[in-house]
Parts: sequence; C-alpha cells; structure tokens
Amino acid sequence: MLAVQIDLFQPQATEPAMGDARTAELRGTVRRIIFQKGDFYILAISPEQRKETVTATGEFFNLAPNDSLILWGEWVDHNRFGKQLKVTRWERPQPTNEAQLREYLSSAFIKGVGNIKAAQIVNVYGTNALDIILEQGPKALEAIKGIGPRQAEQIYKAIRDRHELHRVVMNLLPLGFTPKLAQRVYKKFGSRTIDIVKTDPYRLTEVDLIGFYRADQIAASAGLPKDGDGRIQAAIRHVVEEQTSSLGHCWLPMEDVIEQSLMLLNREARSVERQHVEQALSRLCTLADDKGRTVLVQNGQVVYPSWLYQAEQRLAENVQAMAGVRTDPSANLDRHILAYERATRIELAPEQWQACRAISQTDLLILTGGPGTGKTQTTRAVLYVFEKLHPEAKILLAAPTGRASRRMAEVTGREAGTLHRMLGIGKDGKAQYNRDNPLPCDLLVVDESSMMDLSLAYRVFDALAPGTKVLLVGDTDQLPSVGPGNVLKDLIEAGCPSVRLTRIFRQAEQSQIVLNAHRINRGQAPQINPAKGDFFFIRQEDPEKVADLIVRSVVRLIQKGMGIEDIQVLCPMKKGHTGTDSLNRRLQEVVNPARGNAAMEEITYGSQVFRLRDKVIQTKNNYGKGVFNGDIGTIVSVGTVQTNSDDSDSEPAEGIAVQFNGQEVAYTQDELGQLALAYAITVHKSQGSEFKAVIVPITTQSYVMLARNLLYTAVTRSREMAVLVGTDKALWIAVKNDKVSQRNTGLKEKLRPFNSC
Ligand SMILES: Nc1ncnc2c1ncn2[C@@H]1O[C@H](COP(=O)(O)OP(=O)(O)OP(=O)(O)O)[C@@H](O)[C@H]1O
Repeated sequence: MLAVQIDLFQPQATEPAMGDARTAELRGTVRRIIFQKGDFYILAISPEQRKETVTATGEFFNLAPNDSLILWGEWVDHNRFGKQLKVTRWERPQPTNEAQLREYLSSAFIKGVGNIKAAQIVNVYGTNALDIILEQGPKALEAIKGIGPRQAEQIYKAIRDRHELHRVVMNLLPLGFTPKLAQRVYKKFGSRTIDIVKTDPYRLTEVDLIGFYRADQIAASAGLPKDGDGRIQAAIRHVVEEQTSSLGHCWLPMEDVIEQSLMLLNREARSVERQHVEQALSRLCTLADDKGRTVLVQNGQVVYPSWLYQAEQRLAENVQAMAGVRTDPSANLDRHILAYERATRIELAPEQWQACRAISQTDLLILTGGPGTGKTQTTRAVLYVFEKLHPEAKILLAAPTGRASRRMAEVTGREAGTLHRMLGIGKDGKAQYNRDNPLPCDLLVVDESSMMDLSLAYRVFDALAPGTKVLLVGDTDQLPSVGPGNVLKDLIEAGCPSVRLTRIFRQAEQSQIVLNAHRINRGQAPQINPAKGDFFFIRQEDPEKVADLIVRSVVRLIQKGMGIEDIQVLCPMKKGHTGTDSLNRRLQEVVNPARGNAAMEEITYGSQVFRLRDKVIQTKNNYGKGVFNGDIGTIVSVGTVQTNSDDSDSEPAEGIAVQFNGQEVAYTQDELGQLALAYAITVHKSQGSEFKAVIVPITTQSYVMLARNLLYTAVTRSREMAVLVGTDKALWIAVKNDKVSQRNTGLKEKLRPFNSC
C-alpha cells in the first residue's frame, strides 16, 4: 500500500538539477520520528497537501514532530520496509505561513508552548512572529496573555537556541561536518562557532573535534593564509601526537618535531619557514593556559606532550617512594614458603623463593619471565605466603585487559578485574580512586603488566595508599603497551626490585612452542620437527599464496575438529594480502558463507558485512556494555535488538547480539563501528590472550613489522599449535630485529638507583 502512495507522489518530486530520475525533492512535515540513533533518523513525513505519510531516512539533527522540512534524496527499495526516501540533503525552511509557524512554535523543542499558545503568538504577531521575538527578546512574549516573565524568558531562550543551532549546523554541513560534529562544535564554541570555523579552524583541533588535515581543508576553502600561527602550532601538535600515539614514544627530539612539522606544513607548496616553526614550538612550550599548563614541555633538546611529562614525573615520584622501602623479612617467612611447597608438592626454584621473600621486604616487586617459566605458580605462592603473614590483608588482582583479567581469575581461582574498573575510571576519563581517595588494599597484583601504558601506570600508582604493596607480573620481551611508554621494562632497567624467572617448567623438552618462543627471544631461528605436531613452518614466497595457505590451514584445522574460536590468525598488519582486512574477508566467505536467507542473517556497517555466527572482536573499551578492547565473541542473532549500552535509549532497533564468554551484548547498527571480524586479528590486539592454534603470516610484505617481539608475542599466544607461513628471509629478519621495542621514554632517567632486593 505504502509503495503505491509513494509512487503516486514520486513523479512530482524529482529534482531535475540532480539529473537522476530516482532523485527527489520532498516538502512536508514530520509526523512521527519512527527511529533515531545519534544523527540517524527514520521519519514518517506528511508531504504537503497530502494525508498519507512516506518514510524518509538520513542524517538529521534536532528534529521534532511538526517540523516542516524540505528533503532531497533518492527513492530506494528497502528489502524489509519497502520504498523510502534516502535523504542526502535537507533544510528546515523558516516557517512562511501561519500554519507552519504554529507547528514550529508548538514543537517539542520549545517547551511551554502548546497548540493554544502557539496560536495566540501567531494571532498577535502574524507570520513575522519569529523575527519579532528574536529581535525584541522575552518582552515580546510577555505581551501574550498567560505568559509570565519567567516563562517568556524560557520560551525566548528555547527559540533563540534552536534558531542559532540550526543556523550554525546548516553553515557547517557544506564544509563536510556531520550534524553530530557540528553540534559538538556548537556546544563548545556557542555563538562564536561560525566565526571560529571560518577564521581559525585549527582551534577545533585543540579540543580534538577535528584533525589537522580536516582543519587544513576548511582553512583552504575559507582562503586563510598558509603561514598563520594557528596552522603552524596545529601542525606541531599533530606531529607530536601522531608520533606518541602511533609509535608509543613519550618524548621526541625537538629537531625531529621541527623537520616533520615543516614537511607537513609545506607538503603542497612551500609556505612556512623554519624559524616560524621554531618560534611556534617555543610558544607551545611556554604559553600556559588558565590552569598553568603548557601544551608541550621542553626538556633539554626533547619535547613531551604536557600530560605525558606530568604522568612520567608523578609515576617516577611514586615508584621512587615505594621501591626504596625495605622491611626486615618476617621470621616465619621461610616456614610459610615451605608449607606452600608441601601443600602443592612443588619444589620452588631459587628465583621463585626469592620472589616470595622479596614481597615481604619491599613495597614494589616485578616478576618477569618468558612463557612457562612459572610466573603464575610464583604468584600463587606469593599470595599464599602473604595471606599467611597478613591474614586480615585486602588483596586486589587486576590486569590491563578484560581477557587478561579473566585468565588471571581462572589460574589463581580468585576474583580479578580490569585496572580501569578497579580504579573506577569513568567515561570522562576521571578515576574514582586516586591520590585523595586511595584504593582500599594492602597488596595489588597486576598481571600482563607489560601492557600497562604510562598513563594507566601513573593512575595505578597514584591511587595507592602508603604501605600498599604492588606485585607487577609480566613478560618484558612481549610487545610493549599500545599506548605511550615502556613502563615495565623501564622500571626493571632503572633497578626496581625485580625477579626474572629463567627456568622453563612447561614441558620444554616436548613443547616446541615454548622452546621456540625462547629461541626467538634469544635471536635464534625456531627449530622445527613436524613430527611433534605442534610447530610448523610452511614455506611460501608469494604473499597471495601465503594468504591461500592460511585460509586452507584454517579449513583443515576445522575439519580436524577444532572450533573456529580455537583457531586464531595473527597478522603483523591490517593491509596487504596477508593483512587482517583481506584475510577476514576471505575467511568469512569460507568459514561462514552467506546462505539463502542472507537478508535475514546479515547487517552492514559501511562496507563491512556482519553475519550470523561470525567471529568478531571488540575494538575499544565500552564500559556501558561491559566489553573491552580485544574481547572476542560470536554473533548469535541479527535483527531487532534492545541495546544495553549506558548511552543509548532503550528503543528496540536493528542490530546484532554478540556472545562474549557467556555474556550476550547487543549492538545497534550504528554501534557496529566498535566491532571487527576476528578470524584474523593483529598481533597487537592478541596481547593477553591465548588460543589453541595460532597461524601467523610472516612475509616481507609486512617488512616494517618484522620484529622479534612481535613474532615472540604471536607464538606465545598458542597453547597447542603454532603455524608460521612465509619465507625464511622474513622469519630471519624478524628474529634478528630487536629494535622495535625501543621507545623514547624518560622514566628510567627520572628514577634514582635503588638497592636491589
Ligand atoms: N617450581 C616448579 N616445579 C615444577 N613445576 C612448576 C614449577 N613452577 C611452575 N611449574 C609448572 O610449570 C608450568 C608453567 O608454569 P606457569 O603457568 O606458572 O608459567 P607462566 O610463566 O605463568 O607461563 P605463561 O606466561 O605461559 O602463562 C605449570 O604447569 C606449573 O605448574
């Protein structure tokens, strides 16, 4: 029925300028908002002079029933909902007649004005009502019967804000802003928005609203000069931010910053001289905001982003205070260690004994070692002894990721959570537990602590009360944290009390995985005996064929009875034949192909298709949903869902449900950007996880990523089988390259030498 109505309407609705018979212009009134999520709306529109409604979808903002709109778009056939107008451009015209004006005034955005008051206003001021109210202010409204001064003020503000916001957003949309971004900019800069965007768009980069390149485009279209101070400062900030976030550095040599900023600024035409960059850099290091903070901190010949400098400084102070503490060991200490050995029938190695003793002598202890060297066993022993010595003590166990914390809970048999949750870090990034409100605990054990970046480590140490002990457990040879810093390694190198476990307990003679992980770590090529069946190297030169072999290996393992959740392809990179993007597409088609009823089992996000039964990974922390970056799950339903995120309304919407470790989590369609297919994931994302079988492409196509710690991290993720596919040359380069972990950090230098434990 609806399709017929639209067809009736369609002939008079084409917009010839767009030159396409399916494009249309539609004037009408919003009858109902059928669905809204963020900027995306599904609207029931009453076309002008018609009774029937049609459906329109697209990006809007601030709409309410009764709004008059002009819509431009294309008629499409939705596979479930029939014909609808897919809107590409729209306008909310100033109401021109009395009826439109009444609808505008009585819309939900103007609180306190219903149909009757709207009619009264229009009766008094006619079609000029809006102009008069905006010009004369609340007084104009006080003249209406039944509107007092307070209500007049309220109504005036609502009319003004709506008018202003609409003007601002409509001005920003042609510059490539989305409605949501335009509103965020308006929220930040208010009535100065258009002026700022058109005269100094780089201000928007300061508050992370847009990036440097977008600001540069806006500036170019506004005809702004290329050598303005705002542009130069923004370029410097961009370079520093890029290098710290993508390479994990905490500081950069000033010379590098100057050179790279010049390259960025002059990438199209030479417009900025070196001395201007030097001056701008110096200003960024000296001009403080109202809180006394500069953007950058100069330290000799290097610069830090201010926040990283402060974090490093505070972490160093806290660590210095803790790591220097020495207490005499309790007389009963050895007795308890012996009791643990008796109870578990395990004879602890001398280093394991050392760790059990050290925790009662110092407030900070680091326990490190490769796979199977007994870190978990030692942690258990330390916990046992500590509890015997301090039966009343409160102990907290945590890890940087959800997966690592779940594994910690599994192997220790105790409760464990993420560090973020433990610290009560909210959406605003503020921690509930901090220097003024320390964690109520006597011993904190952090597992996988090599994944803890500088900013997280600073928060953890800042939230410790004097006397709280910390045991950091981790493998310093794994990849460092994704975020800036190399905390665990720096602490050890600075001489913080640490115990390195070296003896390999886990079936070293049988397990080639453990053996080869240690060989890789020493810079030796893996030794492979295919007869043992747990470590394979399939030689192939051509990256396309490497990808074929990976797909075939996955299929083979499935045929042999492994579940897809047990098999993980780990790639050094996202791009290329052997990158996650391409392999995920291929593996999805093979492992979980489209079936006859694809429309009912699939949902798309951009170019990405998510299908029922797909294996997916969460790509950022979402506290509202209780899922974290790196969590892997399976899509268990596609269709209508009710999301359980903090920030969503509870309206049912199109989406999917994903099962993560027994917990079902719903995503609406526009939340799907936080998911990716997980048949293949990057090695970085795999940190802190383990899989039965791991398959790793190792080709010179990912040359820049061929690094020892990357390969080591990939191999140590496997429990039963590791398969490398690629060339000897690539394998050799990776094994020999131990440069990648070198990061520019200052933590080590900020710490004075400690007495070793
Ligand atoms: N002193 C010991 N004597 C005998 N077996 C031990 C000893 N210490 C640890 N093990 C055993 O060695 C195996 C590996 O130890 P554990 O799991 O603690 O190592 P890990 O360093 O935590 O390994 P991974 O980092 O790979 O998880 C376990 O089976 C553990 O019980």
